Amino acid sequence: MEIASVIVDVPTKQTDRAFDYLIPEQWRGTIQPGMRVIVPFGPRHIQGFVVGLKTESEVKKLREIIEPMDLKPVLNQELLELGNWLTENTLCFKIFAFQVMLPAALKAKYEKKVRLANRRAAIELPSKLQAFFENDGELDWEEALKMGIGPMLQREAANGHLEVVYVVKERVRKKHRKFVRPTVSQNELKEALQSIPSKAEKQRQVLQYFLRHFNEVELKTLIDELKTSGSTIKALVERGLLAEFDKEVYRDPFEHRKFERTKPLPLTDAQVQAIGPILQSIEQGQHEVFLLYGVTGSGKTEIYLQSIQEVIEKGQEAIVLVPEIALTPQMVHRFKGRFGDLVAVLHSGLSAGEKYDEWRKIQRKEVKVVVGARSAIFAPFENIGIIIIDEEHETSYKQEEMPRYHARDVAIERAKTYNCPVVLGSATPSLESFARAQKKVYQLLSLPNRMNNQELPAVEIIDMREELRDGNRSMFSRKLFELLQDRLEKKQQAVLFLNKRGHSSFVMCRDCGYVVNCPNCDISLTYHRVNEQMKCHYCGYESYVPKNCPECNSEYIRYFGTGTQKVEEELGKILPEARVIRMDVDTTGRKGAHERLLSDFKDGKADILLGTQMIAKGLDFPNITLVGVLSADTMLHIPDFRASEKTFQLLTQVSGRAGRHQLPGEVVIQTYTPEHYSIELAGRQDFDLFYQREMLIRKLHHYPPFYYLALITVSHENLINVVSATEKMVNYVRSQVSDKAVVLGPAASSIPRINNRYRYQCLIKYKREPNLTQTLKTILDQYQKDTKSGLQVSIDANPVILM
Ligand SMILES: Nc1ncnc2c1ncn2[C@@H]1O[C@H](COP(=O)(O)OP(=O)(O)OP(=O)(O)O)[C@@H](O)[C@H]1O
Ligand SMILES: [Zn+2]
Ligand SMILES: [Zn+2]
Repeated sequence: MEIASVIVDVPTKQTDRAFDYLIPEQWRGTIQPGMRVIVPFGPRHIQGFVVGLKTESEVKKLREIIEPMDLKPVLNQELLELGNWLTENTLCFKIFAFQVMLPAALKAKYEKKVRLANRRAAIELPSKLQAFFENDGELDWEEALKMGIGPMLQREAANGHLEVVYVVKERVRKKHRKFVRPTVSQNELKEALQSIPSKAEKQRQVLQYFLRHFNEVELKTLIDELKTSGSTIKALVERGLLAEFDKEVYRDPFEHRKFERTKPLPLTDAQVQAIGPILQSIEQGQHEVFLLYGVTGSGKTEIYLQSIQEVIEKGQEAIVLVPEIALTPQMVHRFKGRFGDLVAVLHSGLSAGEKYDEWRKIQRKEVKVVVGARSAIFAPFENIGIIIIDEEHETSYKQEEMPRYHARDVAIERAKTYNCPVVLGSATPSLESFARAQKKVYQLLSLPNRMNNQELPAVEIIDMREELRDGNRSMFSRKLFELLQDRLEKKQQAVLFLNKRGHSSFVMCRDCGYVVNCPNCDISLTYHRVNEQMKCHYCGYESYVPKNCPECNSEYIRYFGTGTQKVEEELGKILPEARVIRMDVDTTGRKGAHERLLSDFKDGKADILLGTQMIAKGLDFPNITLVGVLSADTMLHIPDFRASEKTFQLLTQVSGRAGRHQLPGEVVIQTYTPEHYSIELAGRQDFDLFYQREMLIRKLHHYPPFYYLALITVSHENLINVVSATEKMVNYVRSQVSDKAVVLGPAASSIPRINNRYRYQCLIKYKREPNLTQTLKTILDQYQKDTKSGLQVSIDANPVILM
């Protein structure tokens, strides 16, 4: 087969299909579907994915593939099909569907280069330029611009003397290190040793070393161990006794860590009950989705571990997804501790190179288990035996850019292919999943109690309005302060949680109420204390805090809202003897910081752990007996129909950090709206009642899980254009769907302007609309083809955040 169908790296509507290319003679039989290739496209050389091979094409004059980028396919047949499924289900360009399945390192980067268009040009070029192109040299465009010869080059390109090419670059190289090995037999080494004069002591030592370890060894290790030098080794290489060679090594982020091996724990009765159906599904190779609903600290992780054990024994592989913020060393420990080197870890804290190496361990079948955040769902295993999604309710499993996929849907799709179970675990399942379990679409498995029937912590809800009325202006209620003192005396530990999501520190004038907004986006700037700057989290705009209010000239303009730093300062005042560890984006930025802070806390080097979302999950320390939530409401007021659900989930998760072992726990939740059902029921840790209440509200307002959603977002620099375009779409959608669907809009998005572009939306709520996908595709087709209008249209076929 001499023709390859290739999806090219040009994400536009017109190019969102396979193009045929001729496979040059020398690559025939080598180039396979799933490989990346470099192909000519217009004047450029770009990357593409081979999706199929054939012998004939309708196109008469085919261009040739320039070269393959891979020695073997990076996407197997299953993943290629999954790519098509993603394209269909999330309405994305095909190229995005393939790229998202690969580590970032394999995404191409293009470099613009200038080179001679023909032989003649070498002499005809102005002499000033000739030197740059001697010996068929290429000139990097960026460098040329820096040297100020850009316009000159442009002129010569127009003359036909120069041509501009795009060179595809891989982002990350494999990592190589120097190794040394003997090149002769052991006996010959012994003979050589005798012939080396005794004054060459260093050389003798090296040979003796190899007589002890007749094997290859890393050059650096050898030099360190024998305190010898590179020139000593060189001398032996020159004598033909040793050889130096490069060998690829993995960048292992856990290289210097020892993981203590753990053994499976004897399961409790409740665990035995819960794991039974999972093991059965594994044994029988039958696809099934389980919802493992177990309170915090009920032993869900042990069930994951023992299910994976079974899968490995069957010779199969396991994918475990955990939310990014829960991918703490503690979590990694539990998996590496049980399965050692069979585990690969993928998370955003790794460098691109490290991710690439972990990915290759999977591809080469050197590991059996991958533990990772959302994108690990695309791990290139070929014999999957189980897929586990821990904290399945987390919104971070949904990707908010193309392809807008939900890892849960991908998991189920892959598990169907491999006839294996999916286990969704949570103490606070999403309403969608719980409703599916109620309808028996998923099989419900429950762990209603904590390990050894340890009580869930007692929760007290404190009305902060009352504190204020009683004259307490501090951010700590009297109760919380009292309990913090008590824990200090008892030498027990406390966790203080500050919800930052949906709430940021903004700068406001105390006199007139003016809030400093981003000039490009309709959203307040976030105050960053470190450099006294304000920053827009949407467009990156930065500015200093004004001395006077731009509105009323008052000098009482300062930042509002509580940051972790402010809490830390306050703690220093009221509990000066307390040792505090603060965990937020500022203190965990550096590599390894997260881990170090947590292990310090674990080792009792602090009394109070103060932090944001990143401490809500996964902490399992025996000495934590108090959890304080400083402001429970902040997430209630974000414009999102899931605000209550998220608040309930977060409060339950945080509370679950207390009293997980022998010592009983207490929780204090401070709030300005104690009467809100999500706060009240989180206080009682009553998921079932919360579920019932919330379901009523969702039903009333036509929200999931009763209805599906689709969201069209339109943006343009001109307000009138956005509104009229959105209106047209709303009308078109209305004309295509049944009268059971609810089509809302045009309405301004909850952030009505980002980066000087106005944003409007159309929200569709529906139950069954076989026509809808086609309708949405038509809209995309229309607007993506018309690039001149300047309209940007994005469609989310399953929006999780309605921003
Ligand atoms: N069968 C068992 N025997 C003894 N101890 C167990 C057993 N199963 C789990 N544990 C221990 O109980 C504690 C809580 O279990 P685990 O962390 O797995 O719960 P979880 O449900 O995953 O909690 P969370 O959702 O809050 O993270 C852990 O310290 C774990 O080691
Ligand atoms: Zn003012
Ligand atoms: Zn902005």
